[in-house]
Amino acid sequence: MPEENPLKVIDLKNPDKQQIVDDLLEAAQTQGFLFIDGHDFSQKEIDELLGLSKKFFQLPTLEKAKYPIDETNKGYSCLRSEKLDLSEEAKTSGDPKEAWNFGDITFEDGKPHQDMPLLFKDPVNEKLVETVNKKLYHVILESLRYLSIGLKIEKAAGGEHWFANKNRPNEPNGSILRFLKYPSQDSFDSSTLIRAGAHTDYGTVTALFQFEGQEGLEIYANGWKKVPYISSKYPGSAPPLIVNFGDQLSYWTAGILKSTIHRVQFPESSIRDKKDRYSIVFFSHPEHDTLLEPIPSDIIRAAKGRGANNTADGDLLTARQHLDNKLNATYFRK
Ligand SMILES: O=C(O)CCC(=O)C(=O)O
Ligand SMILES: [Fe+2]
Repeated sequence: MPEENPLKVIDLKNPDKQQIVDDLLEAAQTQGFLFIDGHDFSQKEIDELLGLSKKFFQLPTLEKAKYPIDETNKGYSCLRSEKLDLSEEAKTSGDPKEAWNFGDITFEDGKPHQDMPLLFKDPVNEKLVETVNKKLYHVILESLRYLSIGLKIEKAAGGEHWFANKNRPNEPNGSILRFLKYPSQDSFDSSTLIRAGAHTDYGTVTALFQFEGQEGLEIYANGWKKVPYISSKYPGSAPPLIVNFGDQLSYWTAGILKSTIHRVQFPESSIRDKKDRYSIVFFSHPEHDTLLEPIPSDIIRAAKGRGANNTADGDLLTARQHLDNKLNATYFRK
């Protein structure tokens, strides 16, 4: 029996744009997660991207280790190097997964700017990554535009362009395209059941490709709920993107929009079949010096929840500062 789907599916091709606005705002205020269909990604393109990710992880360990993840979140992180769940009860070692992060991306051409293995410099692979980056940038800004209409952001402050103004394509930003591999384990061990510890995402919005037969994402919304794999209603199209809202949106909206806790836990079938799990994630972050200040809107002013985060001196945090704080904690840097 197919898994029940707890999330709304929003179709960007729906001609009723008001319905998109309403559905998006409702999902953002309740589960903080939704599916976005009607995007521009073909199944073929995403299959190729997954193929590229698998080729990367097959490179010799020593080759991957030449590009260790740096302080701006670009490069390779090996097994156990990142620990997403920072709670006291969580295990002390990092998560059993490895990852490659493309960063310092200019979105006009989709190019990441960093040291990388030859595999990623092959012109076909390079083009694929650039195309995907550009499409992700556009689909996220389109969704954020609908959200800004729903939030009634004041015209004088940018109105429906509020997010685009903070995500100019060629300005330095914290966005990352990430390939993830959660390797199968030879023995069943409860310490490796949770593959990515419970956490919220740090950026504005995250978009994720989860692959068929490789489920595992769970969200915390009145208990843990599994996010199933679903197909697109458009033939030939990649599956709907799983989209969730990050800490920045929660800070900007005094907590009205939810940065929902989630984790990855291997389903029984993957454990039994000793299958690796792959996923591809895009973390959208604005320009580095963007302040995490309340969004200018009466809806936000009326909210009573926790608002923008401050530094120890009481100054507003920038997007970059918030990202640095999180990376320092999750990569055991302090
Ligand atoms: O691999 C997944 O399905 C989710 C990963 C995730 O939540 C993250 O890297 O922030
Ligand atoms: Fe996440």
